[in-house]
Amino acid sequence: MAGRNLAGMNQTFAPLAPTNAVSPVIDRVETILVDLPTIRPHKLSVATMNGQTLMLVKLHCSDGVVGIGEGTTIGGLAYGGESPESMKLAIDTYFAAVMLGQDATRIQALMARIGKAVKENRFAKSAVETALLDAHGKRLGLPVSELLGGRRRDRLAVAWTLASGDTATDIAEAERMLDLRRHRIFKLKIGARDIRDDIAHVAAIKRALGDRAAVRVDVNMAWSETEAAHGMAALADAGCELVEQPVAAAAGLVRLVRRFPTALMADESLSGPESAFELARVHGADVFAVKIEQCGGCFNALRVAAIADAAGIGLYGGTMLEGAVGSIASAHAFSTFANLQWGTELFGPLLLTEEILCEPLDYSDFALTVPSGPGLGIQLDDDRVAFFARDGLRRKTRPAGQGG
Ligand SMILES: O=C(O)C[C@H]1C=CC(=O)O1
Ligand SMILES: [Mn+2]
Repeated sequence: MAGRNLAGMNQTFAPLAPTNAVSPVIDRVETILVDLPTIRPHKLSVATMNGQTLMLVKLHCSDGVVGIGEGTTIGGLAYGGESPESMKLAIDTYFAAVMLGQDATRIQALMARIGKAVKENRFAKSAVETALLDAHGKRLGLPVSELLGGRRRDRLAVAWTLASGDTATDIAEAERMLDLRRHRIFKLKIGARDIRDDIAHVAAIKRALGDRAAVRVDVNMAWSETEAAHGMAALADAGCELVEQPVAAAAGLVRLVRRFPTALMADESLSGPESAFELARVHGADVFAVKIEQCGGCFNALRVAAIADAAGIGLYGGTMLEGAVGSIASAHAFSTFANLQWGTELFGPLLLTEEILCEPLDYSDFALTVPSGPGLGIQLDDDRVAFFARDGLRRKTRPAGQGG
């Protein structure tokens, strides 16, 4: 070994070669918008979705490894400040400029470098960080969960969202999911209609499903605090076990929490470790819905989970209705959580009509299997991605007169 003094005295060591002299670097950053239809209209208080756009990132590294990541939003700009198009623009223009030529193995250092050049843009950061993790996992032969500290579970309970907008349709859909043994936790999207209609809708679904399934609701901030106080009492009577983000303001959550025998979950109020810390400090929630995109990536999601654990707040693995790439990145992160008391809702790929993986994900026995191969452990079907890409073959082969 260079410079080693075998007598053990006056030891001097040659300086280590700088890592970037030997480490693979980022050669190319590629982004693709992929438009996929949903299996039915998905109705939230903020938007009705008939399709989902996946913003896929491919990081091409100098060692030949390609990492993939994904960003999605809900209803374009209806849910937050980023859209798939804005993510693509930010990555192509601003992220790429500070990533090209950088050491692809120093993920946290590179994310910090990006953080200096790019403020906000948490969803885009999550997509890029996912791609770095996927690449490095492939390089090392390790699943992303192991790069995040090590998985504690291989299977994650997965809730399904009933959001057709019609009670009978939702009940039939829930029955089908129970028969398939795919889901037995149902989240109902409410808040778009009159509160009495919403309560009747939830009560009818819980009555139909009884003890065979858990029923929860997501109001997506649509209620005033007075409506929420009335609504949460009525929902508790109806057998609903959890209410997600009934009002927008964190101060409102603080005044509502623990007043009713139904758990209160924060979603939109959480945008990473700082907001999680503040919400924990003011006792604003019983449960945190952790989403890797809202947090700005998997590492921040882990930090949010640690804050929840320290504060005695329960954890739930949330979704931004990602496709397979984002859902599996989330699954790797959630598999490492010390606590995951409320399961997950990583059903996004099942809401889409099209498969874009070579091997479909394993949803069975009410759970999703966290892949065990290197990186994310999934492989994109590049031909199908190219076909469904915004400027791809599907558009080019569509007969004249069929827009959209
Ligand atoms: O939680 C949200 O607000 C977003 C998302 C999760 C499930 C679903 O249907 O929408
Ligand atoms: Mn929500």
